[in-house]
Amino acid sequence: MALRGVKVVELAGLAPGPFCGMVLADFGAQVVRVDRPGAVGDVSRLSRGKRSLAVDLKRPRGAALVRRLCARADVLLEPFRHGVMEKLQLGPETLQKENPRLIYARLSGFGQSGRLATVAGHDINYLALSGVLSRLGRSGENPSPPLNLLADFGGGGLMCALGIVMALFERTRSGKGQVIDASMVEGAAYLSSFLWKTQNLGLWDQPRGKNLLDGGAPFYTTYRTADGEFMAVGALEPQFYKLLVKGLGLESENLPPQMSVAEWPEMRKKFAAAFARKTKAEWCRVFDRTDACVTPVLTFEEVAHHPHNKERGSFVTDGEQGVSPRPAPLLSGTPALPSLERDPLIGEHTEEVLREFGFSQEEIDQLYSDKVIVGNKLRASL
Ligand SMILES: C[C@H](CCC[C@@H](C)[C@H]1CC[C@H]2[C@@H]3[C@H](O)C[C@@H]4C[C@H](O)CC[C@]4(C)[C@H]3C[C@H](O)[C@]12C)C(=O)SCCNC(=O)CCNC(=O)[C@H](O)C(C)(C)COP(=O)(O)OP(=O)(O)OC[C@H]1O[C@@H](n2cnc3c(N)ncnc32)[C@H](O)[C@@H]1OP(=O)(O)O
Repeated sequence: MALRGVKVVELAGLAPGPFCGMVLADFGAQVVRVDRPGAVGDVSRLSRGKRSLAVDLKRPRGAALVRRLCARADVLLEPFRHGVMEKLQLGPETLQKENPRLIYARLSGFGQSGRLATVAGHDINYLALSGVLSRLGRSGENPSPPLNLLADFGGGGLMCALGIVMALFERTRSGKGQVIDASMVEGAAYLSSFLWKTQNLGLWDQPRGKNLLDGGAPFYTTYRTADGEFMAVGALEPQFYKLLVKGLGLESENLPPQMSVAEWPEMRKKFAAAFARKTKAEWCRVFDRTDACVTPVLTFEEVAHHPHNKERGSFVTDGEQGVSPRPAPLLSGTPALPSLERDPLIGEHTEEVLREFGFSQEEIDQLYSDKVIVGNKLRASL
């Protein structure tokens, strides 16, 4: 796999850090997650392919243990607000002094500097500060976030993974690690570059929810079908739009010109009435493999059974029969091989990892008895 041999130490966090670590693990990195002793379980549910080591970082010997891991690691991934790592004596200067090759990835909401660097927040706050949230939502309604996908996962976890891979690549030339300051506000903003760069193209001149790509256009939106399901329409180009009209059984002469914004409400009504005449399955048959850019809105229950997704094996079933997306993109020579094993229990690999990083049994026993580390004996009985 592409990241074979890369050792990552991930400090446990909420959604974006765990996702970043899972992407690295899916593509072959050895990811060790540092959990809090006493944590009830992994709230992220993004632990595929990771091992868990439970260490109390508030104890000086716990922090020293992580320093020792980082002396041999390629990447440290930390998901806290600015200042937390420094308080633990685990700041970048300290760790990179011991290991100049270490890539120190800091995934936070507001970044490592600026007046909000130490303030709590979540996806919606970062998205709001990036400007992107102001553009999302239906016409006449308040801005509305698309789940916590954009800041947490797109602008956060994924952007941070990209930073890590770029730093690993650069290290092959310089031999040196770097500090990655991955701010979710900036990641989400960067992800929205197209919106910024197309400001003068007239794409966004209407109020929120009334533009070409934000649900305003009747040929770029969703419609309810006769059985209460939904179809998605993305027929932007004139040649594809023509096929949409034909598939719906409508006549172009009875419709306003495609780009007549003022007449979009009238066009939408006609499209909605047409879509309401057939079920989702019937529309799928009408538009199957045409260039009309019409697809069913699939539920999570349906998605893995769709013939196209089945043919490509786009979803995987793990050892516990849970279905989830197969890692993307596909690399022809070194594709990701996601682990199909169950997620690790908190502290399940404490001893195994410490031994691997050069700790003696005597040291491990001492750390146990001083309550610096916690194992998980459940594994033996599973
Ligand atoms: C929208 C998303 C958030 C989604 C979260 C959901 C996935 C979950 C939220 C609630 C969960 C549900 C709930 O818990 C109830 C059920 C529980 C059940 O078990 C499961 C089902 C539940 C329904 C459960 C389901 C889900 O899990 C939930 C719905 C996001 O936006 S995530 C992005 C958040 N932002 C960031 O990541 C940006 C950077 N980070 C931060 O700004 C802060 O970390 C953050 C997120 C604001 C949290 O602040 P907090 O004060 O808590 O932490 P920090 O200041 O960062 O400091 C951490 C302190 O902890 C110490 N520490 C860390 N590791 C250790 C260790 N190993 N040992 C000892 N101590 C440790 C560290 O030293 C810090 O201590 P200090 O505070 O003293 O400095």
